[in-house]
Amino acid sequence: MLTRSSRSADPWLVVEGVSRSFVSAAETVRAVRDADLTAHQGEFVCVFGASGSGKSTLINLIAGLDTADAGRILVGQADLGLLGESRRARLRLETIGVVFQDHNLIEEFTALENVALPLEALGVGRRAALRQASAQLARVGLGGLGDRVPSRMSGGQRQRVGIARALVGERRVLLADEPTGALDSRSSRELFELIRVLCDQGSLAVVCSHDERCQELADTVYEMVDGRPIVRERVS
Ligand SMILES: Nc1ncnc2c1ncn2[C@@H]1O[C@H](COP(=O)(O)OP(=O)(O)OP(=O)(O)O)[C@@H](O)[C@H]1O
Repeated sequence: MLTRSSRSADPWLVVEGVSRSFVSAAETVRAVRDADLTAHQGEFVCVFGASGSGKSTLINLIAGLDTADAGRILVGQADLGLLGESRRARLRLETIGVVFQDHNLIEEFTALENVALPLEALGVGRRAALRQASAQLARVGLGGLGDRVPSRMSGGQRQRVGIARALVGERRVLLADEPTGALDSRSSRELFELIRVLCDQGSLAVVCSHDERCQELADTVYEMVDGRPIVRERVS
């Protein structure tokens, strides 16, 4: 387990001078402008900011779901700007997991099958994938619920399945865009506490949220202001 003081010196995530504009006939929206952000293994980063300030765009860029117009994004050894779409998709299976407000689980699959999916997509055999998925579900506190389909779980439990699916395998980076937007305050608090524990165990999380609990538990808090993340708080 990593302690906050024993983190490696080299950042695992580097966002450097990144910009992304959306151009239409009517207007150009500079959603992210000259953004800098770094985070280390084991770090919990919370990003808050006004609606439209660019939080989701930034998360999509770090996830490789969108590409920057300028600047660099490094995740581990990978420079996202140098990767094509299929290699970025592979990076999401191997290194980066993403969770959105809507859990995006497959309703016909059990929790266990949902969590095993990324491993099977990587070519891991079904039995081994289910075994790893089971361990991951236990890690997020859902050890006994692997056989349930999402419709028979609470909102908080579904988001935990989403987090288990995002981190299964060797993935170290968790990106979450308003993961508690559909949850009550108690489930929200428990979800942020889970993310804190996962970071203490070595994951790196970047979480966009307005929830104060996210800011309280994070190591570093950024406010997104007109497309730029500004550091508001950092635990040394
Ligand atoms: N695909 C797109 N095409 C055009 N404009 C976009 C697109 N995606 C985002 N934008 C614009 O970019 C700006 C930033 O949007 P973004 O969704 O990143 O903000 P946000 O901080 O996540 O907002 P919210 O908290 O409301 O989700 C907004 O003005 C938005 O309208």
